[in-house]
Amino acid sequence: MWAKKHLLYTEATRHPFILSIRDGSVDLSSFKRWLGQDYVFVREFVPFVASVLIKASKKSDDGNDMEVILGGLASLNEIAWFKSEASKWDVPLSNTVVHKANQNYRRFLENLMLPEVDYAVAITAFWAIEAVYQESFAHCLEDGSKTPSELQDTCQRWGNEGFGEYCRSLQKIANRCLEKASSDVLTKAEVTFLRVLEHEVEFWNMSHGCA
Ligand SMILES: Cc1ncc(CNC=O)c(N)n1
Repeated sequence: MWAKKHLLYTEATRHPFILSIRDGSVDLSSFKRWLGQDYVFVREFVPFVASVLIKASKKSDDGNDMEVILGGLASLNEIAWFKSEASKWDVPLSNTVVHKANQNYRRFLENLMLPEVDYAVAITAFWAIEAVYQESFAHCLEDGSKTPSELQDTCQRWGNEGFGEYCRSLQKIANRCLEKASSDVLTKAEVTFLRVLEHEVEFWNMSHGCA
């Protein structure tokens, strides 16, 4: 299980699309395709985060959780960022055809929003979703990367130090919840974590346009 997790995590955070941004060889049509699809994804991600906030308000025994999650919601003011980024790249957002992988990921999020899903499971998924983007885009900003200057804004959005700090806060919350979780919930959280990684890999794969 650990080996599988490790492999999938690397696949999700070092995807060929990300590596192509990092080495500057990125195909701009792939980038635009990703941008349009991610906008659609984020519109569904906002209600998911709101559902995690509701779970935190009911279940959490630590007053700090709500602040961290609210911070995440506030940064999802991304909707506006997507709109300006899309106009910069001439990507029409209004009539984006929602790709299959995106639909599957959004359906997965919808299921995680159900009230019967444990807070520990939902917060683990939330952390994993954010961490994949943070690790991926931070990789494009490391010393020695040749990320094209016009893509720096995007990489900064998720790769910046503040976002990294926020992901570590989410991880702490998730770890605290999992330490107290029953073995049943723990298993569900593990499975959910792996599903997130699989969905993220499929999501990056979409950028090729042939999947
Ligand atoms: C597919 C996917 N996964 C994670 C993120 C990062 N979270 C919010 O922006 C994202 N934008 N898109």
